[in-house]
Amino acid sequence: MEPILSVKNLHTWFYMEEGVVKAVNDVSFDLYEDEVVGIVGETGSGKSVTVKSIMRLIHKPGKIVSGEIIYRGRGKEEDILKLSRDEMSKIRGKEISMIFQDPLTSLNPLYTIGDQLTETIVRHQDVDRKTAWEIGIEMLRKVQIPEPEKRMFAYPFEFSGGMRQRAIIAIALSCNPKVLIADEPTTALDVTIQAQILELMKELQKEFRTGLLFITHDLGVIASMADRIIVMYGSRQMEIASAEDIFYKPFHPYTHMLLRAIPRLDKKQDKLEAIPGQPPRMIDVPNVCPFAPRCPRRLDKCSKELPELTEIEPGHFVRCFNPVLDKKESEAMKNE
Ligand SMILES: Nc1ncnc2c1ncn2[C@@H]1O[C@H](COP(=O)(O)OP(=O)(O)OP(=O)(O)O)[C@@H](O)[C@H]1O
Repeated sequence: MEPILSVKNLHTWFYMEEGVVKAVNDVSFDLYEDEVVGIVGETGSGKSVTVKSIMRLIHKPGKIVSGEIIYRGRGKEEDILKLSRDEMSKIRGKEISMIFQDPLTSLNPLYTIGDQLTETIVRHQDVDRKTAWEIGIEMLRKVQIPEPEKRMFAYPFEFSGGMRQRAIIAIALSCNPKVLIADEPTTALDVTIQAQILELMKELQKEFRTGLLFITHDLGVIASMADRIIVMYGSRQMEIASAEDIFYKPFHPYTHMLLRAIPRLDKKQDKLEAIPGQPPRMIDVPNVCPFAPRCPRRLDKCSKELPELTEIEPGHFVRCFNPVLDKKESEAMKNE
């Protein structure tokens, strides 16, 4: 089976007065129908710019410098980057939907939830407003909003944060998109609500058989959701593997560090381990390993050359000159 979405050698840069911010460099990955892919990394690693590029939401001074984004959901291969604005607006929200971190910015405060749901449905589906309203009620029911018939008349401010995020999910899924992109969808919510929303997203993703691209800075959040995980650092992909391999057989020293930053129940921790050092400034970055300045396993050449993303085991890629391949060493690093 072919992937529903293939990102190939994507480069997205911002042309600032101070220099060029190379936010995304040479990013490539596939997303299959019904698959959940997590993109994980610290702030500034290029996660949001990657998915905004897929949605063609990069504006000046930003530019998609090169690459291809192949979408196969409409019975043919289309390069999203080559589509006209008109064609793109048929894909955005219908074929590929996106949920942002802050539900307030994605909802219009002046319109009821019902109006916003029906607006999306009418825009993309061949139905009248009455039918769209009925579909809207069904969608609110699916995201487990109680008394959906009544809630259609509510304004966003009348909903709690968790309810707003449920409404956003309802809007995003109302046209049955083949790809759903979620950028830190639960970060603004408290922990219990976060867990409920994640559970809901997981159920709906299975029911709708949507390919889900899920962005987070917290590996723990996608532990139970992702089939595959992409670890990003300093605009580049550092490791790509099945979620199982990322958690149990991580090769990249940076992935090890991210894992140590997840709270653990089996280990007494006074405080969570912070990753030492600062994320790199992305202006005029040289072509060397971006993680080298913070890496405990750094070799001389790491600050001189950029390692290739290499497939070390089938489906398990790593960009590192000194990966943690030895099992004992790996265990020791985990328990440090
Ligand atoms: N509109 C913009 N103008 C200039 N630089 C930008 C712009 N948007 C993003 N960048 C830069 O691109 C780089 C990658 O940003 P991006 O938002 O993709 O990071 P991220 O991994 O999603 O982090 P976060 O979790 O904070 O959203 C950063 O260095 C950021 O400063």
